[in-house]
Amino acid sequence: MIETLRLTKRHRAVTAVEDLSFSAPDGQVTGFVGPNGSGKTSTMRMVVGLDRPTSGSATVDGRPLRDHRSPQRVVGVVLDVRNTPGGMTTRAHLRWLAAAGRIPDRRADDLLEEVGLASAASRRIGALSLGMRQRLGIAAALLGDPGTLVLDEPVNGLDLDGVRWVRHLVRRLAAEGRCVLVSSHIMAELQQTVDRVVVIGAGRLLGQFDIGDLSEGTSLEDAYLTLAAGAAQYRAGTTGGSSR
Ligand SMILES: Nc1ncnc2c1ncn2[C@@H]1O[C@H](COP(=O)(O)OP(=O)(O)OP(=O)(O)O)[C@@H](O)[C@H]1O
Repeated sequence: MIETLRLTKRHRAVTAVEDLSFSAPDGQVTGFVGPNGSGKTSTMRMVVGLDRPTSGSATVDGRPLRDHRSPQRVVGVVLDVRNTPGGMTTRAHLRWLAAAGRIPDRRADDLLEEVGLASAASRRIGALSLGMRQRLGIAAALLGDPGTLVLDEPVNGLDLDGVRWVRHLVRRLAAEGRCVLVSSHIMAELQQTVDRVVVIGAGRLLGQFDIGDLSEGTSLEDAYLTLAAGAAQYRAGTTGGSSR
C-alpha cells in the first residue's frame, strides 16, 4: 500500500507537490492523473525513494522505501524509460539488474519472454523503439516480484496490442493482491483499467474516487475535466495561430 501524508516537494522557487495526502490500496489499480506539470512524476519519484520530500511523507507498506531492506522486492518502478542506458542488450540489462537484487538469471529470461521481448534478447537497448523500452521497463519492474508497482505513463509509445497487454497485466497484478499506481493522460484507457483515481492539479489533491462511484453516464474524462478545470498550468494558446 502506498500512502502520502502532507507530501511536499519544492525545487527553489517551484513547488512541484504541495500538502498531498492520498492512498493507493493493495489489490487495486489506482490511476494517478493531472495536467502536464501537476506533480505526478515528482510524487512517484518520492514514493520510490528517488527524491526526498521537502516535508511530509511517502510510504510503501508503512515505511519510506529507503527503510525497506530489499527495495526491489517491495516496489517495481517504471519511470522515464527513455533514460535507460542504451549500451547493453536487453538480456544483459535485465540479468545485471537481477544480479544487483540477488535474483536468478532465470527470472530475467522468463520475464523477457513474458513481456514479448524474447526475440530481442540480443538487441542493444539503444536500438529499441519506445514501446519496446516500455516492455523492458515493465520486465525490470517485475524482477523482484514486488507487492507494489509504480508505473509512470506505461502505455506511452505502445501499439494497440501493447496497450491491451498492459491493461491485462495491471489487472492481473492487482488481482494477485498487489498495489498498482499508474499515471496516464489517456482517460478512456484508464477507465477500463483502474479501480480508483487520484486527481492532482498544481501539486495539490483535487479529488480521489472509485470508478464504481461515477454516476451513470459520466465518463472518467468528464469527471476529470470537471475536477481539473482551472488547474492546468500549460495549455495551448487560443491566439496567434491560424485556424486554416
Ligand atoms: N528537478 C526539478 N527542478 C526544478 N523543477 C522541477 C524539477 N522536477 C520537476 N520540476 C517542476 O515541478 C513541476 C511538476 O513536474 P512533474 O514532472 O512532477 O509533473 P507531471 O505531472 O509528471 O507532468 P507531465 O504530465 O507533463 O509528465 C513542474 O513545474 C516541473 O517543471
